[in-house]
Amino acid sequence: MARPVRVVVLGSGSWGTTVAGLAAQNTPTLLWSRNKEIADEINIDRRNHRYLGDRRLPETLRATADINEAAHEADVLVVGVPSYAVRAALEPLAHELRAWVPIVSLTKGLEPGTRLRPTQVISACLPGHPVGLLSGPNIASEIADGKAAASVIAMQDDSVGTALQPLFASKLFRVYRNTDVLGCELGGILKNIVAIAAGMAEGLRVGDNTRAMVLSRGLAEMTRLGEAMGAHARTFAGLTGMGDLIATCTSPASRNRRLGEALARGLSVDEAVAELGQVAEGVRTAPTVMELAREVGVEMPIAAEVAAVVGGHRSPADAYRGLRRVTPGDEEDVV
Ligand SMILES: NC(=O)C1=CN([C@@H]2O[C@H](COP(=O)(O)OP(=O)(O)OC[C@H]3O[C@@H](n4cnc5c(N)ncnc54)[C@H](OP(=O)(O)O)[C@@H]3O)[C@@H](O)[C@H]2O)C=CC1
Ligand SMILES: O=C(CO)COP(=O)(O)O
Repeated sequence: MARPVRVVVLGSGSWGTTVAGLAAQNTPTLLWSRNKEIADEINIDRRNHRYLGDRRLPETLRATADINEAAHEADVLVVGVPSYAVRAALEPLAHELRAWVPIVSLTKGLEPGTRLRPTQVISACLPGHPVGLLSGPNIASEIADGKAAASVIAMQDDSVGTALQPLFASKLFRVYRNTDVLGCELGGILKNIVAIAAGMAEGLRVGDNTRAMVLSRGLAEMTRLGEAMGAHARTFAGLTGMGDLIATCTSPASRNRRLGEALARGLSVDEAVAELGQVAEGVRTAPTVMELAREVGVEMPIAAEVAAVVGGHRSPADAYRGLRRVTPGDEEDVV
């Protein structure tokens, strides 16, 4: 009998731990943490209190702080650290991982400095591996609570996607497939910026109509940049685009939205990040996305205002005043 596929997840934050818990219900799964106390807590108490509170993890999930053990165990590698940490987390694996191991990114941000997407950083660190991602409207705490959700495995090679699908799926967690890796990845990255704008809207009490305008015009900006970079426009209407945008902009549990609210309360960016205690990828991504947008000649007025706020150049109230100066064009003109 063939032995089961072994999944290794790098990163024991809220989403890495949650995805490891999903995989552990299907197949042997090892969660790597850089923090030995968290690995021990998962192995002994079946909890990761710092990131998931009292939620209980499956008995079958094992954790380790030993990166060599993680590298040697992996038949499938899942990368669940924030964008600024992907390269550092992967470097020790460069000569340890077997050549054919597929790599699945959970990361929704651009690498600071290089502007690379997580799948590009992964390919640079571990050349030759099939690389894709798992993305969708997936607020970790809700999924850890067992609430139903759907996600997408995006892999260029659909046969690899098909093989990965059942490793993460359950009755409560539907996993679709998509071969537009670029579009799926950009959706998850870009919606964080719009979620900061939505959080600011909440904090400033601008009203539901304004919030709806930010979501729908935010989606238009995301689609416009995605198409200019070579992604399919229709991907942005799916789970990884509009789906994730709705979840992140409307959920009080979203870190990006909470950060926007904190900024609207008058906190500085540093104070808001410290108050959060978890990653809000949109903070670093917004200015980097504006560099990309300028490079491909695409206008992104909402992202530009968010970049100005997180860069400390504009207050949230002024950013909303700035949006009023945008000249409306043809609504369907997304390119
Ligand atoms: N949470 C969610 O609902 C979702 C998150 N995502 C995305 O997943 C990614 C991870 O987010 P999430 O789990 O929420 O983040 P958290 O802030 O909850 O946790 C970050 C984790 O990364 C670890 N880490 C940070 N730097 C390094 C490093 N250099 N080497 C190894 N580990 C490191 C942290 O370790 P330590 O505890 O030691 O600091 C921590 O375990 C992000 O890109 C996010 O956008 C995607 C979908 C849902
Ligand atoms: O990506 C997410 C939900 O799909 C999580 O969003 P936050 O990082 O804003 O919490």
